[in-house]
Amino acid sequence: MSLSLLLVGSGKMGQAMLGGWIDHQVDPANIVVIDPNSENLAVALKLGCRGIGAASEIPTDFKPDVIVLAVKPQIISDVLPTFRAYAETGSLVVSIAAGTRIATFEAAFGETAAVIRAMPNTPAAVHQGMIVCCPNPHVSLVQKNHCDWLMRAIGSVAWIEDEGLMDAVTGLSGSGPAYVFYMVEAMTAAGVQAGLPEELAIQLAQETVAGAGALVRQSDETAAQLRKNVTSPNGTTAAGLEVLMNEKSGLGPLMEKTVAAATIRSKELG
Ligand SMILES: NC(=O)C1=CN([C@@H]2O[C@H](COP(=O)(O)OP(=O)(O)OC[C@H]3O[C@@H](n4cnc5c(N)ncnc54)[C@H](OP(=O)(O)O)[C@@H]3O)[C@@H](O)[C@H]2O)C=CC1
Ligand SMILES: O=C(O)[C@@H]1CCC=N1
Repeated sequence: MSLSLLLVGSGKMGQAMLGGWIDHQVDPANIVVIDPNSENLAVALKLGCRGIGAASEIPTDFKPDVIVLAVKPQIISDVLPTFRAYAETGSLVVSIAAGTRIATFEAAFGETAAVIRAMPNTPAAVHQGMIVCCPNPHVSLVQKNHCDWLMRAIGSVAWIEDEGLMDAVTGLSGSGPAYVFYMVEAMTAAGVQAGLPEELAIQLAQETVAGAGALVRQSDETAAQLRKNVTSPNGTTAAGLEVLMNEKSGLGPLMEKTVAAATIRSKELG
């Protein structure tokens, strides 16, 4: 597929997506990246993209099939008016900004603009992201396929119709990698506390999380069954899980509060 792309914001998430697109045969010469942060722009330039510091420098002959908005939600409203002309002339707008509602884009670009609100996560950098996409009614089948193709370059894709779910998606899979990274940190610290040298504790925590992640994805068994497979009657895992699965103080209620807090913040950002 030959697509022209305008990426607005080449920070952590923008860069994670760029690598995947270029590996997925999007010609970097067909990607224009806007970012005022010269360090972040340098990454895009190194990948062979056309990089500019401001929208005013967009080449006049460049007409993007897709504009991906990857700037912070706090500034997104300021940047939208710049791209109205593209949206009016048929460019698909894909926003990954947490919280920002499709209605915000329709207000800025006109009600018939084609807009997809998407939520990726940083494992996109290693082609293992989870991306949930929610289109407005003006997205054509061709445009939907363009977005689907782009997002499949960086991970697994789910489409939803109900935009109301996007805040919970953000709280679970958008923010989720951070919860898992923190789990690695906490397991490492706990291993050190239990007497392991730090280097070994880091290796054990990282490989255990990565290995369990690979197994839960590849196995036909559910996560619950895989957990049971580790748990010998009256053994070590049972002793550990008695703490972790405590109904009041265990990971279950804590994770519920964690995802709820992130979901509420996503709503607030909108
Ligand atoms: N990080 C993540 O895991 C995820 C992030 N998101 C969403 O992605 C978006 C970007 O997040 P993230 O990559 O973490 O943020 P970053 O701050 O890492 O990246 C944003 C980039 O946009 C640049 N920028 C600022 N103003 C403009 C402008 N007017 N035009 C173009 N670029 C501009 C910033 O420059 P400067 O540094 O100078 O401000 C920065 O380089 C957010 O909306 C976030 O909600 C979604 C899913 C996951
Ligand atoms: O923390 C944030 O707001 C962004 C959105 C999802 C992940 N990072």
